[in-house]
Amino acid sequence: MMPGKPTQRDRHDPPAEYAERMSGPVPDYLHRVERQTYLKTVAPQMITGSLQGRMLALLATLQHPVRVLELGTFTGYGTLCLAEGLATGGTIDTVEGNPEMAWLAERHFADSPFADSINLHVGQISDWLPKLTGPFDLIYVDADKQSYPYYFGILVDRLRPGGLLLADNVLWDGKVGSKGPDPDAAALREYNRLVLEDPRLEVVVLPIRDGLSVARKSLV
Ligand SMILES: C[S@@+](CC[C@H](N)C(=O)[O-])C[C@H]1O[C@@H](n2cnc3c(N)ncnc32)[C@H](O)[C@@H]1O
Repeated sequence: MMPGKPTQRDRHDPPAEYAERMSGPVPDYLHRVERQTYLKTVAPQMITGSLQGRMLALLATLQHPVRVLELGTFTGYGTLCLAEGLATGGTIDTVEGNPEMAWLAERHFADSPFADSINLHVGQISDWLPKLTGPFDLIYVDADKQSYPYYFGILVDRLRPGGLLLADNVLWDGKVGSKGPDPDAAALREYNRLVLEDPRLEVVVLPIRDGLSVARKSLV
């Protein structure tokens, strides 16, 4: 996402704001992550944020994963939401290409109860993916949008049967529905098609924030 790009979350949206206020509780350390992200980064709107964060935490709690993979850590908000649902001894591998964001995320993890459960890998996702072979119980994709179809081809095989594949921004400000020239929208449209047409997956696209795709891999 380009810095400064207005998102669903930046707009005045009373139902979404009400839904956010009525969802919780949000742990104190996440309020601190959000505040630090708005104080210290140039594109704070990239943060997962509280409504979607509560959704991630709830999905993770229901899934109770032992191994989680996140692509795109940013300042660690989503990572910490997913960590709430980890099974005892479970771990999260998360990949961030911007060292300054990784530095912030490390501090946010240290300020949470989950520092020992999170492995932060700094570098390009394409360099780390060969080393993160899984299998994973839950995967959250929240990185460069044009690579989503490529990530899908790799990640679906690394998801264990019954595992969840989550992807953020799949509505791309409503642009996925029209066949315009936006290359990010085109890639996200292709990602949504791949997920829907894969016989191993069942999927629902939730229209919260910029669109959250929730897909489950079948058990057989
Ligand atoms: C939308 S933000 C992630 C938000 C985060 N998941 C959260 O919960 O707040 C996307 C992040 O992915 C990182 N990123 C994008 N493409 C990447 C790539 N190819 N390799 C590594 N990191 C990447 C960016 O630096 C950015 O911090």
